[in-house]
Amino acid sequence: MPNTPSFAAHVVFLIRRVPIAARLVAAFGLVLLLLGLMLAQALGHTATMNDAVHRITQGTLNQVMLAHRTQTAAHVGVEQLYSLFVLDQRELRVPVYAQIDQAARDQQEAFDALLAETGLGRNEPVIARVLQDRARYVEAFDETVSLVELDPALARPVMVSQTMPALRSMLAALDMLVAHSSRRAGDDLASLHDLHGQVRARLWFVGVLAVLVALASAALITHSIAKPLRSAVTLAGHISAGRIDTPLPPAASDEVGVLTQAMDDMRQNLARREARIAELAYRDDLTGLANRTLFNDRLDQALASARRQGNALSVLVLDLDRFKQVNDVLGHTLGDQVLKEVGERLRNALMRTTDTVARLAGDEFAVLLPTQDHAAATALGRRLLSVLESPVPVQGQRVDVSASIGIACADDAGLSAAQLMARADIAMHEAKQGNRGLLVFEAAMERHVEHGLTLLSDLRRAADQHEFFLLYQPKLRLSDGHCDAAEVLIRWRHPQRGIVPPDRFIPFAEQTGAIKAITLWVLQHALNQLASWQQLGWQLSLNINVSTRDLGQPDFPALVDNALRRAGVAAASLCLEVTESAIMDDPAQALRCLQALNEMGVRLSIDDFGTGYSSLAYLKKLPVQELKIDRSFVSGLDRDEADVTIVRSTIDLAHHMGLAVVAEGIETEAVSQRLRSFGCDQAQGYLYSRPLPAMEFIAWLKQHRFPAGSGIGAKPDGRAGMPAGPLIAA
Ligand SMILES: Nc1nc2c(ncn2[C@@H]2O[C@@H]3COP(=O)(O)O[C@H]4[C@@H](O)[C@H](n5cnc6c(=O)[nH]c(N)nc65)O[C@@H]4COP(=O)(O)O[C@H]3[C@H]2O)c(=O)[nH]1
Repeated sequence: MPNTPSFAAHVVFLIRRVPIAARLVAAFGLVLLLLGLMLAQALGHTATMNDAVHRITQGTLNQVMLAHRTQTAAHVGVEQLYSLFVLDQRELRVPVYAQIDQAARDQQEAFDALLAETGLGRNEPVIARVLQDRARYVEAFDETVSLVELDPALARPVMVSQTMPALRSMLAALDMLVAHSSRRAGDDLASLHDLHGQVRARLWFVGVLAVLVALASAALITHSIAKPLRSAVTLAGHISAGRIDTPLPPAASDEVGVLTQAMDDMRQNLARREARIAELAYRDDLTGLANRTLFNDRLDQALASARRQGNALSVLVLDLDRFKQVNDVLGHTLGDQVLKEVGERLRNALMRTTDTVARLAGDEFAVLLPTQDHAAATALGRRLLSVLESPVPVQGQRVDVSASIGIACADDAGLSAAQLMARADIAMHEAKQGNRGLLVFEAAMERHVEHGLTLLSDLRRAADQHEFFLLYQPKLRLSDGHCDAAEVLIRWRHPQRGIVPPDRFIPFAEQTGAIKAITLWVLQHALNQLASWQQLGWQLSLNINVSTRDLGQPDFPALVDNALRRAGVAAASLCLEVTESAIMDDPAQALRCLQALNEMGVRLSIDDFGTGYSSLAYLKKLPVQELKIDRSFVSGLDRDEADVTIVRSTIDLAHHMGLAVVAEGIETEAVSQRLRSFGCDQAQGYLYSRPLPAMEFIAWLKQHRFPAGSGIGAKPDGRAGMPAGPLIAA
């Protein structure tokens, strides 16, 4: 059955096309019109009834009075006529004739008025009878009057036999006329009563009609207003509850319709704004890719669906290599263009529309493959690496970009989105550190990181808890064994793990950025220690290790300067050891930093030389004064000719460049001898001393002879501070 709208619904639909104000005016107008009509009818009818009743009663009364006057005049005339019989002298009768004439005129006048009052024609039987009887009476009366003058004896019988019967007949006819008129008045009143009934029925009809119209109007108007109002309230409820995507059915053109339409416009505006906000909230402004929020959202959904359907799911985390340098060299604007181009290439490299590529932050991107395993993810990862192989053209320059990718697959059903991302992140960092390009997560990587995470939180509180302490390893002049310097080496007294060597936490601190705080702590404590030694007359200098992260801080020279000032130590008493790799990580920034430190007067040393990829030719450009040959070359000097060659040529070249050479890790006298024979300037190693706590270091110093003129010959208190004998045979 087709759903045809009912008549009422049709009426309501039509009514709703009319404005509410017009509807109300029309309804009230109609009801008022009906009530007015009713009132006018009632008033008109009352007036008509009044007139009619008044006319009928007045007419009837007049007729009775006029009939009575006619009759009275007739009686008066008859009485005068009788008086003529008793007056025998003519002179006495003359005035009576005048009175008889007067009575006759009165009678005629009243009679004419009576006839006029009845309104009946002369042919009406009752009128004809009255006229006829009166004519007979007038004739008999006149004849009697005439006979009285001629012969009273003849007049009497006429009087008795004609005049008096005619009088009675006329009086009776007049009574009949009055009775007739009374009946007519009764009839008129009866018809008036009928009319009144009809009018009353009409008034009832109009009254009931008015009430019905009022009720119908009220019902229709209420319905036509209440229903759309309810829709408007529902719509407002939807809007306030945030359900703004349901379109409104067509609204009427009345005021509520206009209100509802305005609310629907508001809903649409809100929906548009919400979509825009979602766009802003879920899109990365720079690349137009999904941002971290949207990526996480999709990852949550994909994980839930993967759990339900048991399918595979993979995420790739991609981080550009050395992007910081691109930014530093080209500036942020061009750096942004590179990121845009990278985003575009990644987007184009995706094969499926269900895959999502996002920029998580800076130069970090991620790809979600909601239905693919690690084999597909690895294939995609390789494709991503290959699309980044061709240089990115930026304003006439060609920028080489490369990336490291970590892949994690949700093969473990209980894995959360955060855990999955952390796995991909770990794999990416492993790939980056090992320069591997792309790695799929393995459990072994996580164990390493878990250890690292607890270590990180422990590291953060280590300085506050006074868990760090410093050791000092003497640096000796190889030619005469003189010691006027030491390397500062940190140790961590962990409450559970015991003494943690720096190899176990410094690389991690460098990765996490915690190294900056550690370096500052070392600088402050070591320089304070140095200051107190110098105040005691020990003219020493200290070597302190700094890392890549330290050099990456533009304000690092200022921090060093601040530490020197606070401790009251001359910059020349400080030598900062920087590894090759720390310099090569960001050569431009490292150079800026080293130059600033050099200008301050701080000495600089290249640590672990030989383990990195830098050449002496490159190091020549750096403002360094010292080069430390890594112990891996030094320790083999007594047995490995290759090491001998390397160390010897390094010493020669370094000297050629004006650098002092320090050999570290000397454990045997043979090695010491060889180094001395190669002309190495300084030495450091267990052969002379292990790294020592401050007190023991001073004690060690006191036990060893200082050559004359070193400034340490006499302690400020005047006591001799010389060690028992020379450490190194000259
Ligand atoms: N086998 C052997 N080893 C010897 C010998 N002589 C010295 N060593 C060790 O060699 C390392 C020399 O320090 P490094 O090369 O700068 O290498 C340092 C340095 O890179 C880093 N480090 C230590 N303290 C700090 C610090 O305060 N800040 C920073 N950034 N790094 C530090 O940790 C590394 C390891 O430090 P340590 O464990 O103290 O290890 C020290 C020292 O104890 C020897 O004859 N034989």
